[in-house]
Formats: sequence, structure tokens, C-alpha cells
Amino acid sequence: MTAALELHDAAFGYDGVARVEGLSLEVPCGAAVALIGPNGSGKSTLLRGILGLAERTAGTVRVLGEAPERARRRIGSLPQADTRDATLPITLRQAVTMGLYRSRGALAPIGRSGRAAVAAALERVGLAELAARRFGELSGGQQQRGILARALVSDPQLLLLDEPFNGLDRENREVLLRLVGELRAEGRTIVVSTHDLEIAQEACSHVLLLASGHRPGQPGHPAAFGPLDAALTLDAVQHAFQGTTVELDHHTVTTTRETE
Ligand SMILES: Nc1ncnc2c1ncn2[C@@H]1O[C@H](COP(=O)(O)OP(=O)(O)OP(=O)(O)O)[C@@H](O)[C@H]1O
Repeated sequence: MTAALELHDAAFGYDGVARVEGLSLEVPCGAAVALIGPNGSGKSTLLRGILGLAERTAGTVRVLGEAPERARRRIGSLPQADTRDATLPITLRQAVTMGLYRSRGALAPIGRSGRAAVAAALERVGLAELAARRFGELSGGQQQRGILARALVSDPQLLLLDEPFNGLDRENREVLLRLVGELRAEGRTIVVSTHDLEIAQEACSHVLLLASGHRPGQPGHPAAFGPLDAALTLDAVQHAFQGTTVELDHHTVTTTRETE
């Protein structure tokens, strides 16, 4: 298999209405794709579409060579922080164990190999010592790493991370950046949405820039896709982030949203 994701003129949305459209791209296996775009351009909708959780309203989609619903057991996902429930009365270890259900089913016994996988995932994100803590009592950054461990526990080939860097302090950000590098080195494919172009430059091989619809209510669409150096141009960033000031120098790209 050459491509982890193959989209041809695909569109995704809700209730028959496309929220992001015109997606034609192939993501090679082992790539780390930064998914960048302004609020509402459809980043989360695209990630949900890849998981088969948002409606495909046009085009075709292959994920790891299969239809999204069939590929789901080979995908690890980290949803946006505000869509998670941190109040569940469970421990961190139990939260991570839930990551096994997708591949094994919720009623299958976890067994020795499952427990070892949970321990390894917790070790990997540096939280082994907090395994017995209640999930809701962890800091935001620790919860984020715990959810990443939950995504990793089933040994996924594709990882979909929705704004994992949001609200992280420097230490948690560094841990996460290092992990993305390691996961990529292991040959896993990663799609990570972020508002931070610096993260894209530090951690990713490819970029998909989404622009908002031309008018309010219209679906977002790609402004650029490709290897980072070729696709992350000032023109593409300006097209995606209309109404913002963008600076692009040799190594650093900063975008600042203009206040009205
Ligand atoms: N469950 C839903 N039902 C209907 N419309 C939705 C749903 N979720 C999102 N939308 C709409 O789809 C559009 C794209 O939203 P989406 O969350 O994918 O954008 P985003 O780029 O991830 O934004 P942000 O950066 O703010 O997270 C928005 O207009 C949003 O209101």
C-alpha cells in the first residue's frame, strides 16, 4: 500500500450539508501531516470524516486501503479537548484501557497482553506513576497525554490528533512534539490539526492548509497540500487565513489574527 489516505474530490459534513469540500489528496504512509486552517474551516470535520464519523457528502475516501468504517480499528484518535468528558469516575489506567475496546470489543477480556499494552502506553507518555489516579484529577496537559496513550494502546497505523497542542505548557508541548517524532520514525502516519505553524515546521513532513468558505456558511476547502517546504508558502497561508497578518521568514511563520 502506498497511500495511508486517498481522497478524491471528497466532501464531509452533517445532515447532507458539506462543511469542507474539494479534497483531492494522497497522504503517503509514514507522513506527518499538519492540518492547518482558521476556525470553522472544517479541520475537525475532516478528521471525523476520515474516521467515518462525519458524513461523506461527495467524492471517495480510502483510509489505509479500506473504507473509513472498516479502517477505524487501525486508527488512534485524540478528539478536541472540549469534546471530551473529563468527569468520568475512572482512573487513568482505565481511561487508557478503553483504547483497546475499538480493536477487541468492550466485552473481550483484557488479558496479560492488554495490560502490558496499557502499561507500555502509559510509560511512553511518561505517566506510568499516575496510572491509579482519577482521570479528572490530572492536569489538562496530563489528561491530554493520557488520551494520547489511549489512542496509542491499540498500536494504530494512523493517528488523528485534533489540536493536541492547545493549552499545553512548555513541558507537555515538548513531550508531545518528541512523541510525534518518535511515532513518525516508527512508520506510523499522523494527521495533526494545529493553529501553530511552528509546530507544523518542527514535527511534520506535509501540510494541508484549509481556507474558510468564501461566504459565511459555505464549506471550507484546501488552499494547499504537499510536502511542507513546497506547500507552506506565504501565498497559501494568506489565502487560508484571510483577514490576518502573516509573517514568513526563513524558519519561522507566525500568524496573528487581526482584531476588528
Ligand atoms: N455536529 C455538527 N453538526 C452540524 N454542523 C457542525 C457540526 N460540527 C461542526 N459543524 C460546523 O461545521 C463547520 C466546520 O467546523 P469544524 O469544527 O470542522 O471546524 P474547525 O476548522 O475544526 O474549527 P476550529 O478550529 O474552531 O476547531 C462549522 O461551520 C461548524 O459550525
